[in-house]
Amino acid sequence: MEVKTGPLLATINYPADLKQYSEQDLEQICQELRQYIIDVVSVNGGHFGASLGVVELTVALHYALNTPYDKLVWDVGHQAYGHKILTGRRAQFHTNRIINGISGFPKISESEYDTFGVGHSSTSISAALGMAVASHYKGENDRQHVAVIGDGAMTAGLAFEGLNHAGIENSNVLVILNDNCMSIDPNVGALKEYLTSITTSKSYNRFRDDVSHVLSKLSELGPNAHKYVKKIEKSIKGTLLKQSNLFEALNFRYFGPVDGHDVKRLAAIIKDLKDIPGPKLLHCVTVKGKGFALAEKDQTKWHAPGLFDKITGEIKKSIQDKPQPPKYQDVFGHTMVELAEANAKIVGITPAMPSGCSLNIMMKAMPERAFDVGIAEQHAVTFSAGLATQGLVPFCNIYSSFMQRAYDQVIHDVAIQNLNVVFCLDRAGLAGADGATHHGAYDLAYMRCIPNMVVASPMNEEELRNLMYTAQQENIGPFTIRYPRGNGVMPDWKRPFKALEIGKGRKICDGEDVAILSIGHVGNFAVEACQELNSEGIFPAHFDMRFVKPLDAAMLHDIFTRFKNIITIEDGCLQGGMGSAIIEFMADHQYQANVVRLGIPDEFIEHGEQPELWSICGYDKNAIITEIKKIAVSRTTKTIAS
Ligand SMILES: Cc1ncc(C[n+]2csc(CCOP(=O)(O)OP(=O)(O)O)c2C)c(N)n1
Ligand SMILES: CC(=O)[C@@H](O)[C@H](O)COP(=O)(O)O
Ligand SMILES: [Mg+2]
Repeated sequence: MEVKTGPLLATINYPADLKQYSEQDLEQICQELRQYIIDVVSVNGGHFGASLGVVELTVALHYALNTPYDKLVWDVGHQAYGHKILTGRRAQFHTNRIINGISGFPKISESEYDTFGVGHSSTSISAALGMAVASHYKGENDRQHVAVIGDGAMTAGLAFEGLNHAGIENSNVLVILNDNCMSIDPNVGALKEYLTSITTSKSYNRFRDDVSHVLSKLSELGPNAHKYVKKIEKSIKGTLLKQSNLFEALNFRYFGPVDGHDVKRLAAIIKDLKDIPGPKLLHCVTVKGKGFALAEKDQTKWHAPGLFDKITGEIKKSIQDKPQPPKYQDVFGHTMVELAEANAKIVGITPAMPSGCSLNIMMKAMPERAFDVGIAEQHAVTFSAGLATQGLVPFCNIYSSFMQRAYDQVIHDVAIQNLNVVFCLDRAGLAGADGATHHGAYDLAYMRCIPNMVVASPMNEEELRNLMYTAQQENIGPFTIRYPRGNGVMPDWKRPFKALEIGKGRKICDGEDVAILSIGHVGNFAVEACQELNSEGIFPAHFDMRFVKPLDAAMLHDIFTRFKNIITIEDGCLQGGMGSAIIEFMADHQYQANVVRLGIPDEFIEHGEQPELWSICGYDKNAIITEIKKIAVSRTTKTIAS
C-alpha cells in the first residue's frame, strides 16, 4: 500500500540527501520519519516501539557519519526501520517482512548500508570491533565503526566479550548504548540497575560534569596547557572515573548519559566523538515507542503489535468465524503453573522472553519460582543445570533459534552430566516474518545427536501437556520438547495429564500403499491430506512419531515390514532431522523402502507467512497430497502394466 511521505523526507533517499539540510531541519525530518514508520507499520505489521525510540539517533548518525564508508552496526536490528528508510529503501518499506519484500532486519545482501546481518542480539560490538581492526590493517584509520546496542542486548555474555576485547585494542570503535530500560519485557538484572543508577545519580553526573568543565577551561589556556590537561585527565580517569564507571574500568571513554531524543545535540556529539580515537561509549537515554502515546505507555505490547489503527491505537484482531485453539506458548505457560502447583521441585527459566513464551503466566502466579535471566541463553542453560544438580526440575524455555547460542551448555553442562533439565523450545520450525535468523529449523538435528537427550514434539496441545508431565519425572535426564509458533488444534485442550511412554509413537490411521511418518504439529497437515485423499479412494497410513529420540523401534519394524513407500514430514531441516533418523534406522536394520523426506531443504528460508513458507518448502497439506498421489499413481501404473 502506498503511504504518503512528509515533504522533507520525500527528498531523502540516501544519507547524502540528508546532509543538504541544516541542523535546524533535523527535528522536522525526525518527525516525518517517525510518522512514516507509524503509517507503514500500522498497516503492515512488524516491530514498532524500538524503531520509534531511535528515530533521532538514526537521523543524527547518518547526518554526522559518512555512511556507508563509516560502518554502522545495529544490534538485533529490530530498531533499524528508520535506517532502512534513510538508506534507499523508503519505496520498498511497505514490503517489510512480506514474502519477496525487504527483510525486517539489516542484511548485508540487501544494502551496502547494512554492514552486518542481524536478528539475534548482542553481536554488534564484536562485529564492529572486527571491522575496526580490519580497517586498521588496511590503513583506513579515518573510518568510524559504530555499534548501536540496547540495554537489553547489553546483558548478554557476547556483548561483554566484545567490550572486554575492544578495551585493549585501541581501535576506532564507538558503542552507542541505547538505554530505554526495556528489553521486550522490562529489562532485568544488576546491569540494568547499574545503568539506571548512573542515569539518575546526581552526584556521579555532577562530579563528571565538573571534571569535564575544569578540564575544558584549562585547555583554553593554550597548546601547552592542553598537554597537561591530557595528563590530568588520564590520571583522573585512571582513578576516580574508572572506579565509578563500569565502562571506564574496561578502558572505554564513557560519555553521557545524554538525551537520545535531542537530535541536534546527538549529531554534534557524534561529530565530536569522531575526533577521539580508541574505544568510546555514548550512553543515550531514550523512550521505547517515543511519539506514539500508547506505545510509550505499554512498551511490551507495542514491541511488535501487529496491525493497528494509527488514530485510535486499536490493535486489529484477525476475524475468525469460530473460536481459535490456544497458542502452544499459552498451553506451555498454563501447564507450567499446574505442574508446579503439584510438584514443588519445578522452576521455570526464560532468557528475556517471558511474554513471547508465556512464562509470564507462571511469573505472575508464583514469582519466586520463575526466572527471567535477561538475554543470556548460555547462562539460562547452565543456571538450569546448577538447579538440577540440587534436585530441582528446571523447565528452561528458549526459542529454538536462540537456543543455538547455548549449544555447548546443553552438551557440556546438561547432557554429559545427564541432568534432569527440560528444554521447552518454542518457535520450532518456520517462524514466519522474522525470516532466516529466527526459523527454528535445526533443533531436531542438533538435539538428536546428543547422547542422553530425549527429543519429542507434540502434535497438539494435549500432547504438549502430557510431554511436559512426562518430562518432570525424576531421573529422566535431559528432555527436549519442541513446538511451533502459533495456535494448536484443540479448543478443549485442558485434559487430565497422562504419562507417555518415552520413545513410543502412535498410529493415527492404518492404510495401504504408503506410510506417512510425522513429527509434531505438521502431523495435522498429514491428517488433512489423508482426509482429502480418502475421498478420492487413496488410503495412506499415518503414524505420529512423537519422539525423534529414542525412536519407536517396534513401530518402525512393523512399518518397514509392511510398507515399501514411506513419507516423512517434519517442520525442521532435512539434513540430520527426523527423516534422516528414519533412513538411519532403515539402513541399520537392512530394510529396503522408498523413503521421501519432506521438510526444510538445505538452504536458508527467507521471511513470509508461515503457510507461504510451508508451501515453498513443500510440506503443507497440498505438498503431501501431491507426493502421495505420485506414489499411488505409480503403483496403479505398475499394477496395470503387470
Ligand atoms: C539471542 C537473542 N535472544 C533473544 C532475542 C529476542 N529479542 C529481540 S529484541 C529483544 C529485546 C532487546 O532489548 P534492547 O536491546 O534493549 O532493545 P530495545 O527493544 O529496547 O530497543 C529480545 C529479547 C534475540 N533477538 N536474540
Ligand atoms: C526481534 C526479535 O527477536 C523478537 O522481537 C522476535 O521478533 C519475537 O518473535 P515472536 O513474534 O515470534 O515472539
Ligand atoms: Mg532496551
